[in-house]
Amino acid sequence: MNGTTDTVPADQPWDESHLSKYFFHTDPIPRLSCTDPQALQLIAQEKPVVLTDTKLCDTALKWDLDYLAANMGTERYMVFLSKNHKFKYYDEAKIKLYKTNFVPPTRRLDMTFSEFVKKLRDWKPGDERVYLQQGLNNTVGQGIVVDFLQFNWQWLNIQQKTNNWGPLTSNLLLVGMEGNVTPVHYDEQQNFFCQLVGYKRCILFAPEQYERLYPYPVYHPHDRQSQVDFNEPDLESFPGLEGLRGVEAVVGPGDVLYIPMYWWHQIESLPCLGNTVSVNFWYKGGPTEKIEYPLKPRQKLAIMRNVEKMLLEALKEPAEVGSLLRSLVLGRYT
Ligand SMILES: O=C(O)C(=O)C[C@H](CCCc1ccccc1)C(=O)O
Ligand SMILES: [Zn+2]
Repeated sequence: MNGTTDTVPADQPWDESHLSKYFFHTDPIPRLSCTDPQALQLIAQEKPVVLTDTKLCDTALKWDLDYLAANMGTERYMVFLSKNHKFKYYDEAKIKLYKTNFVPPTRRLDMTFSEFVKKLRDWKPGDERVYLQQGLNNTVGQGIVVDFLQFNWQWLNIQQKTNNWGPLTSNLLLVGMEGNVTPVHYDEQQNFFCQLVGYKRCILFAPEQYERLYPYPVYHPHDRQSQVDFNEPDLESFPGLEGLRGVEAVVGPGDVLYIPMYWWHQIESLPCLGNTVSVNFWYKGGPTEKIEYPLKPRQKLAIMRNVEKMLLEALKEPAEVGSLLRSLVLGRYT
């Protein structure tokens, strides 16, 4: 019983067979019109919502592979390759800091969009999967710029202002193969996630589920990612998984999912429904309004991150951070 299968809208090309069965329960993420006051209230409360009629990126609904190949220019773009369906993000900068040997789960190859399309179209079982993940910048072609400038910036700016968000930091263009999975992680930014081509299953968990998703240490290359493999949950190592509960939705062309800052999310390009194209809008969280108690879960998460960073800075030795924290709490803070 999943949050998505109960409400499979009849007019969708997907059904339950496109959704992997996981060990946790989910409830549906509300799908509302952006003119519905309840939708705006959910954004204000930092809760996920699928907005169905923002017209945010309507000029990009035509961004299929041929259009992108014709308009993305001749620059090289960031493409990740994986031997399996998972594309677990890692921070390259943290690899050298991280003493023990880190084996990146994917490799990064920069290539032109046309080379990427060729790899995608020539793909056969056994080949590495590919996922283009590139920040939109001034290297893209004129056609993309024209489409981009015609996004519904007025609506975006209203949301940014009303919710006291900080500046827009980036737009990530995502072009993936059917079946690609971005494993569960959180980002430290507010996110309007726009689905342009194909269908993506988005499974989200609230920040308070932190104790159930066991993030890597902050200094680890997989900082902000969960240590848990949803395909093989290790309940011995991660007993908190027992009570894990999420929300989910499948987004299609024209849908915009609000992924609140610090909310965990796993994004899956539905199998057998073709490649997917998405673009996200990442915003800084904005100035911390006056502190109110009790603190919000995301504020506690930010505090925990700062404690880890400070201890690493003080101890210099990652291995000592854990033992110092254990000495601090064992038998004292029960
Ligand atoms: O928009 C988001 O936040 C997503 O997670 C979308 C996700 C790809 C994100 C890749 C990534 C993860 C962490 C840091 C930098 C890049 C997808 O759609 O597959
Ligand atoms: Zn993310």
